[in-house]
Amino acid sequence: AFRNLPPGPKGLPLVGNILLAADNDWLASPQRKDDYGELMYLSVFGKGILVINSQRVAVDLLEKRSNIYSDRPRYISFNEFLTENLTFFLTGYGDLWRRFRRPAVEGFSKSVVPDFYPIQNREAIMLALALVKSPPSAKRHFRRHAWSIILSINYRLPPVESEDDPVIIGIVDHVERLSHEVEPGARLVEYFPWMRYIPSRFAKWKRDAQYWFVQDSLRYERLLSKVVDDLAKGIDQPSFGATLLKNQGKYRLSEREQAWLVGDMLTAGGETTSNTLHWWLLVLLAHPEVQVRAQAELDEVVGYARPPTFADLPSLPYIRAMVKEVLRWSPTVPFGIPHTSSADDWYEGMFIPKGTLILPNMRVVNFDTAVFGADSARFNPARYLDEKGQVKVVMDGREEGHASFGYGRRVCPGRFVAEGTLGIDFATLLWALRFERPEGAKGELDVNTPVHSGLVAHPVPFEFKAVPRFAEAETLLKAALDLYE
Ligand code: HEM
Repeated sequence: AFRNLPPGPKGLPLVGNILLAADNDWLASPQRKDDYGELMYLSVFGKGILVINSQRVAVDLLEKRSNIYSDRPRYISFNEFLTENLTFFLTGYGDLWRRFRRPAVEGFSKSVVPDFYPIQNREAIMLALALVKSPPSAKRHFRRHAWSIILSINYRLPPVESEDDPVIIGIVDHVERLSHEVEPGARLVEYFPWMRYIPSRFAKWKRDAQYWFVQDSLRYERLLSKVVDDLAKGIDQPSFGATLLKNQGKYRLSEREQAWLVGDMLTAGGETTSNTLHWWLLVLLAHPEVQVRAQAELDEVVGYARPPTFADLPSLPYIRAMVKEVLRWSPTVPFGIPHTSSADDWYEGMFIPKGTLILPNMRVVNFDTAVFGADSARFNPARYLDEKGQVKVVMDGREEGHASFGYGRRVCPGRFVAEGTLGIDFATLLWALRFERPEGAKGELDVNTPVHSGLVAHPVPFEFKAVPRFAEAETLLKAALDLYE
């Protein structure tokens, strides 16, 4: 039969980027949907890439046909040697993924995440105190904060004091190794698969990958052994590690698989969260009216006698709407984590070959004017509120109201914990502090230039100032922090 591929550009501006090798900003422009429609097909180095430009098609393929759209791209050096398939978010669709997925979903479900509120609440207060003291490096504060939260959630470790903590450095190195390994052109073996059989003493890439697999396994095994020791001593505080260890019979994971799964939830949950916070601060500075409205809500609901807690969030609809709006608006994970099709498929007369890399174009879907209106590119939390000021469902059948957590069987299992962190952070930071641009800051704030690195995109660095909103704010934060010591 005639194979009618979806439309797409012929020559492409090629830039070496993780997994896709095409210019990210060009791909993420709303113009692409006007040019090519809801499905856009590119061929890069002989590899087919389908970019999905609408919620309708993303749901049709990645959710309604999830049996053949839930795989991930496979790499020889990455999957076989560097990680032995143990990186949950990049592992193929099969038995191991299923054994990882169930505990991840259950361990971070809506009903379990309240166990982690005390950790998130304490960390929100620590973040507010840190931002008053040394504002210039927001990124460092956000990163320390996000890693510290997920380390406590996974292992019940005490808060890490600095972004330069050796545990964080080890994890960040690991994340960088992962993204480097899957960069197009990084490993010749991807183009000449027979090279996988070269003995490692003749192949440095293989030797290195095997070496790091052992090191990374040891790191995550060591971290989890702390929870093993705690449980042996009768210390049983809720953590993802403890959930796994206490349900070994149910989850059927080997010790090494357990250690990697907890490590994977760590690597998936750190930079995504801290980067979203960084975009939030930037867009907040660009929209002073949003800050004023959030603070009016906080003053009315929480008052000035104590910082907010999770118990306040149900009465803070504007803050909760802001969580949705930041996730919708921010370009943190602009193409999600790629899916791969595991069988030939036809969709509305178009052919999608087996093995096609599938990228949901998050910014295009999240800025769809048919769903979000003509002002879809504007940061405006109020779009998620109804006439009574309550949070409303904006996107059909999708409670979170945006595409940023991905789709189908691969949808982000960390989404409830991520929403909790963002909610309590926004409430606590805006209760205590007013964020401003410093006097004499030059030029316009640049909210439109994501700096891509691996699967995530960062804002260009910017300056800000955090000013306590009232005299007792700091004292009250410190007093509240003592409750968690
Ligand atoms: C703002 C924060 C976050 C954003 C924007 C985000 C976004 C995403 C996206 C787009 C995907 C891909 C879904 C797909 O393939 O369709 C994903 C997957 C995943 N996320 Fe998140 N995430 C966030 C926070 C977290 C946190 C805090 C954790 C861990 C606690 C986490 C763990 C994971 C894991 C393990 C996967 C892979 C699931 C699989 O392959 O089956 N994420 N996330």
